[in-house]
Formats: sequence, structure tokens, C-alpha cells
Amino acid sequence: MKLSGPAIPEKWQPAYEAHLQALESKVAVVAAWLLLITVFIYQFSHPLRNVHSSELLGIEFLLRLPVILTSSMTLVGHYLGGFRWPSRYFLRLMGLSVMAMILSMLLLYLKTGTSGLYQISNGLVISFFGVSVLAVRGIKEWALLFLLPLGLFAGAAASLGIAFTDILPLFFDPLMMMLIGIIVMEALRRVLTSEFEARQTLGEMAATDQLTGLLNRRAIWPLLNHELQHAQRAGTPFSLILGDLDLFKKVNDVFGHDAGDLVLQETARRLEGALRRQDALCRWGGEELLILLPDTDSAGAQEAAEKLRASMADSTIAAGDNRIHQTISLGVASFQNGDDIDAVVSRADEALYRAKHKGRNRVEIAGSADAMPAVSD
Ligand SMILES: Nc1nc2c(ncn2[C@@H]2O[C@H](COP(=O)(O)OP(=O)(O)OP(=O)(O)O)[C@@H](O)[C@H]2O)c(=O)[nH]1
Repeated sequence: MKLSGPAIPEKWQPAYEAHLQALESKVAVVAAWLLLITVFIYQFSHPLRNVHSSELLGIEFLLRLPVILTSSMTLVGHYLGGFRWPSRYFLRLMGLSVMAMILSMLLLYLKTGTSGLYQISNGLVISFFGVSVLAVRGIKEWALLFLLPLGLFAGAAASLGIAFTDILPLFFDPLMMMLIGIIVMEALRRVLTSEFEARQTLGEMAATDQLTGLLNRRAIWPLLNHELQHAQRAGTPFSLILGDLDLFKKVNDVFGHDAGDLVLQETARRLEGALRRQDALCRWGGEELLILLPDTDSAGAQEAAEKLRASMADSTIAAGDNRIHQTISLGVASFQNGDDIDAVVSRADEALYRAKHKGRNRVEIAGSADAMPAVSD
């Protein structure tokens, strides 16, 4: 069984990491509460469990103290935001403190010959199961949580002169429980990973235009709003380009709808190739495209729009035996104080309208223009 689980595609890695961290955070809080409760129950229930007289209570409390501290830290971190560490570190601390507690108790009982080894053996079973469930990320965490403490325990037992033949039988059931815990956790992780992938796929489908693979109109809105807020807060510029394929109706009429679709797909590919990584390209409507250029002023956006125009005009598109010369007209508008998104889009639309009117296959900048004459075609 591959304990590291199925591979997550590269593009989803950041979201998967966030998903894992959210899971670890939930497991850490539940584990911290459980540990605090159980440690106190065990500390004060020894008469009920008929373990031993009270002479070891003090030292047992000291051995339980790291568990109390690490689980308290986890809860403080979670509820009060006191520590900025990822939950993974809290899980490690709690797991290691549980292992240190139970293994030192075992050494203590073995060394002092105190009756109650049977209880410690039960404690080992519970602890090994519990700690294996903390290994949310799989094999590497498991190795850290188990191999390190068990290695130290073996060293300590050897130096105290405790025979391994006395110890090994005590570990049989705990190791079985550890195995069960790991398998349960791995199964759970696989279910959660499949659920994560299904959610990502659905999210992508909902955000993507099926024909071109570009963002759809709904999906670009959050990006536009984010950019608007950033511009309002930090005073950074951003620009929008509205592009519209020229005389595209003719392509459909002359070459057929399939050829039209192919032209749209090739347009998406070319425009994407001409843009920067941080720019967002969206299919705004039928043959209309909206491009968001973060951190770009009017001059930069004009340059980008010119590149987009050239990427279409410079070479024909092959559709079966035909070569289609498809051009695009573009209107550019940049954010100005007091704008909302509709205002910037509307200015880009006016500029596009002008580009069409002036003969198509050209870039027009909002605000740089003459009053708009009526378009005749
Ligand atoms: N093949 C195809 N055609 C589409 C799609 N979406 C929109 N269209 C077509 O795009 C054409 C747009 O035509 P018009 O709005 O008249 O504009 P135009 O012919 O491009 O002319 P101008 O914009 O003035 O340059 C229409 O024929 C639509 O049917 C699509 O997904 N696939």
C-alpha cells in the first residue's frame, strides 16, 4: 500500500496544502481536548483502576505534564491565536509528548517493579492508536511520531539493564493498534483526497468556459473585485481590455460553426500566449473577451493590447483546408479614482466601439478620444 496516497496534480497543490492544514487544525483541536480530559481522568482515577498506592502519583503527574502543556498550547493557539505555527507542529508536539509519557511510565513501572504493568500495557494500546491517528500526513509523520520515541526508549531500556524479552510481549497489542490506526487514517485521507479532487473539478468546471477553457464571466468577477479593492486601498493601477473578434459572423456563415469554434479556441490560445502569468483572460460573451491586467497603467495596457492584436493579425488560422484571417478589435480602460468595475468595463466598451468604428483590427484607449460617432455597420 502506498502510504503517501494518490498524487495531487501540481496546479492543485496550494489548495490541497490548505485543505490538509484545515484538516490538521481540526484534528489538533479535537486531540488536544481529548488528551486534556483523558490525562486528568487517568491522573485522578487510580483508586478506581486499582493500580497502585499513591507513591507514584507525583512522578506520574510530572510525566503527564508535557501532554497537558502541549495540548493546552494547541488550544491557546487555536482559540486565542497565540502561536503562528501550523497545526502540524502542534500535532507532532502532542504525539511526541504522549509517546514520551507512556514509554517513560513503562520504564518507571519496569524499573520499580510496581504492580500494574497490565494497566500500562492498556495505556500503550490506547496511546499507540491515538498517536497513529495524529499522523494526518501519512508515513513521514508516522515515522517521526513512532520511530524516534521507540528508538530512544530502546536505548534507555538497554542502559537501565531491562531485558528486551521482558518488554517485547508488552508491545505486541500496541503495535497492532498502531497498524490499525495508520490504516484507518490512510483510508480517511484517501476519502478526503478524492472528495477534495471532486470539489476542485466541479469548481473548475463552474469557473471555466467549456469551448475555450478560459475563465467564464462569473469566475472573473471575484478577481475584478479583488483588484478594485487593491487599487482603492493601495493606489495601484489596473487596466481592462475588452476585445471583440472582427466580423466573426462571417466566419460562421462562410466556413461553418465548427470552424468558428476552432477560431475561438485558437484565439484563446494566442491571447493567453501573449499575456503575462498574472493577467486574467475571460470569455466575456460569445466572441467578446475581457482581459484584466493587474498593476498595469494605461500605457502598459496599450502595449499589451497591441501585442494581443498582433497575435491575431500576424498569421492565419487553419480550419480544415481553409486559412482564416481573423482579427480582433480592442478597447482599453484603466482604473480611475471613484470607479467601480462597471465604470471601467463601460469605458473599455466605449473604446472598443470606437475601434470597430475606425475600421477594426485596432486598439483604442478610453479617455483619449473624440466624441463617439454612430457606428454604421
Ligand atoms: N462558432 C461560434 N460562434 C459564436 C459563438 N459565440 C458567438 N458566436 C457568433 O459570433 C457572431 C458575432 O457576430 P456579431 O455580433 O454580428 O459581430 P461580428 O460579425 O463579429 O462583427 P463585428 O463585431 O462588428 O466586427 C455571431 O454570429 C454569433 O453567433 C460560439 O461559441 N461559437
